[in-house]
Amino acid sequence: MPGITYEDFLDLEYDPADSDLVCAFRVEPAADMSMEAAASRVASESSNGTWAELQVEGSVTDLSATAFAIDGDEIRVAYPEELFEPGSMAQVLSCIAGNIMGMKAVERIRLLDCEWPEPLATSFPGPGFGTSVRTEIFDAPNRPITATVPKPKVGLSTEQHAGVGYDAWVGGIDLLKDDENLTDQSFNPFHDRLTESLDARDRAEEETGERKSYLVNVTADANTMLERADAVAAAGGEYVMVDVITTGWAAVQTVRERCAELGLAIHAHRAMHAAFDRVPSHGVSMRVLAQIARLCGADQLHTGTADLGKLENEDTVGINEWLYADLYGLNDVLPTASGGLHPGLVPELIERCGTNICVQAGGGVHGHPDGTAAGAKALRQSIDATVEGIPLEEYAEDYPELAVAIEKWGTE
Ligand SMILES: O=C(O)[C@@](O)(COP(=O)(O)O)[C@H](O)[C@H](O)COP(=O)(O)O
Ligand SMILES: [Mg+2]
Repeated sequence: MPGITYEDFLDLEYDPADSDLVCAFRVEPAADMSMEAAASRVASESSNGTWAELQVEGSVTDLSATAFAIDGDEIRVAYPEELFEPGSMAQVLSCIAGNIMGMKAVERIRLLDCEWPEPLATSFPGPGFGTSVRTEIFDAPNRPITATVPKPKVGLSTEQHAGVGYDAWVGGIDLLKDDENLTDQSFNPFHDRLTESLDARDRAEEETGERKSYLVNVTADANTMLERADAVAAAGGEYVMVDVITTGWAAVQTVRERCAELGLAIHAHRAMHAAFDRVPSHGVSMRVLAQIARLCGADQLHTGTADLGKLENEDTVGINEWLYADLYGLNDVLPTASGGLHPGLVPELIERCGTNICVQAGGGVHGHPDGTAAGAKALRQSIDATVEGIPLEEYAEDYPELAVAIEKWGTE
């Protein structure tokens, strides 16, 4: 009896079942390989096949993926539901972004997009809040929420950190955010930073009458992140910040479960994402990383500045649309635009991305010639002006902080 071979994983007549996970890949076959041959190997090695002919019994082939479409350098592969462990992103990725990334049968391969079927998608919790943070945590139904990262990224003492937070909050910023490499170092220990920053937050709320919050970075091993999440809830915080790529999705899922119990929202930073998504011919696209972040429970996610800032971005607007779109009733995600932003860029950012976003500016606030408080005011003024439809230069006639920012950084 003939066994199963790579060729059994290619069927261009196959019509995916509703419960199949469908993945799109960009594939550059190896020099001596046709696209059909490469496609069959992608489907095989990412499901239950291998290079040797296999004698198999019974329904084993029911778990086999099928490469069912080839369009130029793109292929589409359908994965049967039974292949996956419901609710385990690590297991799903071990299939669709596992060994195939290193196969000699392809020169390059990139996981571009996924169509998540309802059974698999709803086996994940999704976000606890999503864009509803704007009204559940803040009073910002009609404007972007704002955030600032104290700069320099690390090195401030706890007292200095809380002081910068206070100035920024009183200046009109909604969220203080830790930088990605600030966790629990001796110059600014986690627990001290948490309590002193939230004390400053409380004073700023009293002073401004506005609700404020803090994206405290809990990133560490899973057990430590749980301890830190408990501390955040006990101290009266509303958010934890997790670097979702460096910690890994399994740890994110563990933190999501704890945050559900504690009623905390998750801000997802994405340091190291570019190692996966920057080279267009290879890796895992930011679109797919964003999909994974939503399924695993990120309420806010960095998705870029629509090419306005200092960092390379992949399709910010398209990714944001997917994060807003209905997904079997799972909550949406609030996109965070960050990286090289300053008040002068806000009108164009909102033109491209709308107001249902979080705008983060670190250097664009703390680099203001008149300091953090003035920088915070300038950012808030640019948001208010843009939401009211008033040109920045005109608004700046009455708001000197904004005028100074525009003079310093311009509006492009
Ligand atoms: O360290 C930084 O560079 C930032 O704090 C921005 O600082 P500035 O506001 O001073 O630029 C953020 O980590 C990046 O925006 C992350 O990139 P992305 O949002 O693309 O994931
Ligand atoms: Mg940073």
